[in-house]
Amino acid sequence: MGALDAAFIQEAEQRPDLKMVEGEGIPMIDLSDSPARTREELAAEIGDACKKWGFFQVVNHGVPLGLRKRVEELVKEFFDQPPEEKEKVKRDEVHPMGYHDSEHTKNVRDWKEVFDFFLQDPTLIPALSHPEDKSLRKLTNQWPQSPPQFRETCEEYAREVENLAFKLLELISLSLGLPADKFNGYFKEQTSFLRFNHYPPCPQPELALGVGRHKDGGALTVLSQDSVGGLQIQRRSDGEWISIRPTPDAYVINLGNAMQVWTNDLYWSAEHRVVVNTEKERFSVPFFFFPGHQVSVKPLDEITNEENPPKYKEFNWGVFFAMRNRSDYKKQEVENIQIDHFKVSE
Ligand SMILES: O=C(O)CCC(=O)C(=O)O
Ligand SMILES: [Fe+2]
Repeated sequence: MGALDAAFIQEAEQRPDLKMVEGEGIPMIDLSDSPARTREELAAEIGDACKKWGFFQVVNHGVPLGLRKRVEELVKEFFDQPPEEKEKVKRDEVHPMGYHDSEHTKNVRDWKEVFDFFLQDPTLIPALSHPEDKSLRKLTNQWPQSPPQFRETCEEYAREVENLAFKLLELISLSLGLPADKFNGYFKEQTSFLRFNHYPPCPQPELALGVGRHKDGGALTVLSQDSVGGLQIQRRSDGEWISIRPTPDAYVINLGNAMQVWTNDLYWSAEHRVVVNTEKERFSVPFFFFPGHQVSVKPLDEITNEENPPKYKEFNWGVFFAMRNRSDYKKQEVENIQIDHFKVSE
């Protein structure tokens, strides 16, 4: 990536405030088993964070640190390769997973390059080749030959992060007063994927963003970030942008659109963005925990009632996923699909 091309320039009101001060931090939650605290008490702590912020960090999460470090090294090695090497696994209309450097969020180009892979290979999603099309597409991963051990290490890491995601899902379910496994069935044919983000130094960070403001789509995201910093979230209480300070070995957890809909807005999917800088490259590794294509997403019957009627209409996860992903490819004239499109009018 060279000097700042016009495609990267954000509208004036979206540009980041690079001198932003650190606000009150998001909660830090210790997941270790402790005799001083019941599972329900831990769940309640998580529930409070989900309501107030939709974001928190976790420590003592069970993901082996050595494995995480090996992945970080391999990711750097992968992106350090010449473009020709990375482009051997470039994503296209047939293979939406793999390497790409031209993602758009809200139609402005992000200052980053990425590598994606599905947790389940193949993963099924609606084909949507025409409006009545009910057929499914089988999507497969693409793996580079180099660096060596890339695929094996990434797959091993993905399984560990998936375990953490299920642990959190169960705690969230308990926090809602529901059985721990209430949500588990939705992930039988999950469309989850892991992403490696590389944000190179940017000549004009005041004009661009590493990732433009957005909400993640699924149930929750488990994010590993390095020590550079740049992730900012919008505070639910007043809409202020807050920087998330990197904490060594912790994971940043945030809720996605599906969880906000299931809980009928009780829990929050916060908007967030990534600010870049002129000096340091940054790496991050989000795991997007997404339901199966067949899952129908709507406010849970256990949560809604006459006083709290459903705020969203039911929608099919696979169609939502396929439509959002399709619009990543090129600058589109229409706005990307959002959960707000399913809001029940008041
Ligand atoms: O790099 C980060 O810290 C966050 C990236 C992100 O929000 C995303 O990939 O959805
Ligand atoms: Fe995100």
